[in-house]
Amino acid sequence: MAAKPRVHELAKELGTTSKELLSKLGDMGEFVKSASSTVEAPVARRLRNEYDAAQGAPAASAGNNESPTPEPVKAAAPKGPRPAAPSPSKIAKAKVDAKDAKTEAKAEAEARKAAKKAAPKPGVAAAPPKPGPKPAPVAPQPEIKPASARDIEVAAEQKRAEELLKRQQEQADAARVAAAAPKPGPKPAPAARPGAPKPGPKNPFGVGGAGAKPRPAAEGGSERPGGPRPSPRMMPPRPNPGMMPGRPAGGGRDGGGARGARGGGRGGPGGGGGRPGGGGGRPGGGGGNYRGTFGGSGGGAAGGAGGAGGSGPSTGTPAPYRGGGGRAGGGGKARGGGAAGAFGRGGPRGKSRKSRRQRRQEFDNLAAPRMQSGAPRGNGETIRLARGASLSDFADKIGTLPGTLVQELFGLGEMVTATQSVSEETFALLGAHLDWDIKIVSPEEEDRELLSQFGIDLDEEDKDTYVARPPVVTVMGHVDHGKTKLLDAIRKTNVVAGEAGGITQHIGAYQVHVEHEGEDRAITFIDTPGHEAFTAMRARGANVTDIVVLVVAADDGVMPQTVEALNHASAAGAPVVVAVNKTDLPDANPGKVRQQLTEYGLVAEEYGGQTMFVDVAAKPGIGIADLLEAVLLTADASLELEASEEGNAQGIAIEAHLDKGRGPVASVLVQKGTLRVGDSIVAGGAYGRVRAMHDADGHRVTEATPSFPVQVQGLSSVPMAGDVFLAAEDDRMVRQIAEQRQARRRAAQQASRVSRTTLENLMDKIAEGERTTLSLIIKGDGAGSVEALEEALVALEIPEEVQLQVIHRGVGPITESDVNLAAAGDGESATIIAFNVRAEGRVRDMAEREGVDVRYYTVIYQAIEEIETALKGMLKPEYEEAALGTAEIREVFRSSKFGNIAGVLVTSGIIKRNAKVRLMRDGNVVAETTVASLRRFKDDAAEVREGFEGGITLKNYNNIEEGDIIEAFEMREKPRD
Ligand SMILES: Nc1nc2c(ncn2[C@@H]2O[C@H](COP(=O)(O)OP(=O)(O)OP(=O)(O)O)[C@@H](O)[C@H]2O)c(=O)[nH]1
Repeated sequence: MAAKPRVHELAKELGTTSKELLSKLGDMGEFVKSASSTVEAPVARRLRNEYDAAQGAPAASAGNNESPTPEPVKAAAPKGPRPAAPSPSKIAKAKVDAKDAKTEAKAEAEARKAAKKAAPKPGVAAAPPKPGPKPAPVAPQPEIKPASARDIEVAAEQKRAEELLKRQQEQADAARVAAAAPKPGPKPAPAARPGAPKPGPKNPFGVGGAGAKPRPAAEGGSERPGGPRPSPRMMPPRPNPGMMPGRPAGGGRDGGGARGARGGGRGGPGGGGGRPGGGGGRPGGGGGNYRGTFGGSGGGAAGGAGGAGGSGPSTGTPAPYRGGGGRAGGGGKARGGGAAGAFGRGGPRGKSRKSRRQRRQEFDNLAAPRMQSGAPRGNGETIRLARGASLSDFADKIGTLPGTLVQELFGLGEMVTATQSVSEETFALLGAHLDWDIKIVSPEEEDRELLSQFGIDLDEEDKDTYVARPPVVTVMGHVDHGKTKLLDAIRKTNVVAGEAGGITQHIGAYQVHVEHEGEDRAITFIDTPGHEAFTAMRARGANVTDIVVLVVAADDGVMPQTVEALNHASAAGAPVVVAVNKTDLPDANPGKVRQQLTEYGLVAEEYGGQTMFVDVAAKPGIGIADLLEAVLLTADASLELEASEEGNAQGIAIEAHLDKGRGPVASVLVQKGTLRVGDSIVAGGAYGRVRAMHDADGHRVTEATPSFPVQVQGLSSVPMAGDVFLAAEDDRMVRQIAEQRQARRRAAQQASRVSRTTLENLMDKIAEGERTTLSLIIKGDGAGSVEALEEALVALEIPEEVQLQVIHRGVGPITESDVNLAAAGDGESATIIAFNVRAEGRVRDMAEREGVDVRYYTVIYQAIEEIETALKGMLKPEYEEAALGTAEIREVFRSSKFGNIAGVLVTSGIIKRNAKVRLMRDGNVVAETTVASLRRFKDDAAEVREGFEGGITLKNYNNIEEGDIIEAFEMREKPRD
């Protein structure tokens, strides 16, 4: 039957007469003129239901708004209406319907007037009698009334308004129009349903109302329930429907729709939890309408409650124009949200909100990086780490996995491996991040900590047992000013005549006895002159010197090394006694020396200062006694030299070597306690029991008290100068201490080597993108050869990616200074090129220790060639494609397990498993991948050669066809020229 049956048709269908039906319709409040008049489909359904009910059939209507049954709730199911409503095609249809309605409605005006009276909620039905786009097929149809004449008028006006608006919009900025230009008009209409205002379960759109479960908003729409919204002022200016002459610009076909442009907008917030109606709209066309509709649904719930609200919710500003000056009230307002949406008010706002929130989130994330590694926080707790410690060491101390710390550092922008030595700054950064107070301790501090684990406290003081100890003196001064001579002269003064058995030995220090103020006083001299040994010891934390004797040749005066020595003495805080030497020479000018040194803060006593100057002549041995007296006076005046002779001995190893006959021997200077033969001692990483002790005169001694230097036999290995030695209770303890010290030393060495680079590992480093500069130090046997080598190297044609840098050049053997310079680079040591010169002994060991690469050459071209090769090795390898073979796909086998298998015939060359391949079809490359599997009959094959058949599957590519050509190739490293 037609959608709108005529009365007589309906009467026939229901088995009644037209007259009866007309009367029935009258009872129902539907006034229909004659038997040939059409009846709206919903009315027809109601009629049928009435008749069915009369015949005892259950009421089937789902659209009865009056029904207290839950059916309306069903009708309200949001899923139904929503997708249907916004469809632009339906909207278009609605427009057409509106036109049709114009004529039809005229004919039925009277009936509609009556219907208006009967229906409690008129007005909404601006929609034509056929509410085509009605979202819910089971919506409360009884309320859909034929449009009144006025409604039709409104719709027509609406249409005109829409067209005008459209024209205006088209003239507006094209981009903005494209983005936001609404297609106003009757779009809200789809949402226009008479039942809308009904809240609660009967409200088919009640989902948006108070207490309703929030549902996903239409995109760009009001996804956030309630709450303040961004101001529409953020929106670009838009064509204003209010500009329409005397008409609301709202796009609804009915007045409700027009009104709703404002009212519905309000409805949202009014609906408490409902999404703002208008806000939901996105400008432009059907989309806006779509959202508007949903906005409207949100507002719909509020329509009753909050419909009276003022401004559009999403704007917060009076929006008469948006609402088109629409009247408040009624469900129409709710729907008006759609109109607002249609005018593009809501959409961008929604976007804006979302965007702002996202931005906020992003900002929050930036501001507070989250701890995800699981690294524990320290709450300010102090962790002590040795210099050069790795993340692994730190992880051990805080009980976590090194990986967590690697991750943390990565987050802080530093790439460090777990075992790599970490700089103090990096530890500080990590510590601050994880709230650990990381203290980097010096090796000496670390050693103290180690010893404390064994209950040994190097700083323990028992002042009750203190006795005076001899001062320890170091002689320093400029080259050739007579240091050695002076030390010899001093020593000679002390040779006790007639003492048998003694052979003067250089054990690194000796002690002399002098009579001072009636007392026998001892003075210990370190007999390695010069400040190198002094500073080397100090650098190791061994500060053994109490007083410095500064030797200045009276004929030469203050020289650079004099000043240097002075500075070292000051740095060590040691008082200075100046020995003005060579006063026997005719051109000696001791006064000048005194004068010169005042410039450096050393003012002689005779000039009112505090420094003792003694004129000596070392060679002939003049003034030595005065010098010794001056040393003692200075010691007594400035220092309190006391130490306990009780307890286990502690001190410093000042010299050690491997003696052919006696094994490792070490000269030690006892600083406190008494060292005895038979004691278990540990010196650095060496340990053992004191087998024998000798003094500097070669006498065997059984014990050594503070400041008494002795040479010790019985150690397991040779300690280093400056190593702390100590005697302990038993062999086991000293062995353990020594072993731990050895382990730490190895770790420290390893740490210092980790990042050192040699020519050999340059390539690896380059491959990892770590290194692009090769730094060189060139040392040669002559200025000419060094120059020639440097020139040749600089002239090397090397690619731009790498650089050659000569950081130092010089003549002579490799020195410690060269090694230091080479190692000084932060993590990247320079390579030392030694041309006809060598690094000897200590320097070689140092280079080894520091991981500095020293390359020896005797022929210049060989050096150049090797360096050139190394530089080329620094280049990233270049690859070129090399064809392997081709195969033609003869057949395609489909396998559920392997996918499509190409049955091929190798037409040229060879196809290898894992080879790269290009799949060609009609001369075009359709895929580039690799051979995933290769078979000969049923067996896997490594390769299939020309003329043979095989089965091939391609990695990640299944779309093979018969006739395709598989071209196999491989990438080969291209040799550089
Ligand atoms: N006339 C004279 N010559 C001296 C005196 N003291 C040292 N010399 C000479 O100066 C030269 C250098 O003496 P050294 O004792 O070797 O000087 P040094 O400071 O130890 O030298 P380096 O070990 O090279 O730093 C020697 O030839 C000594 O003989 C002195 O008091 N009078």
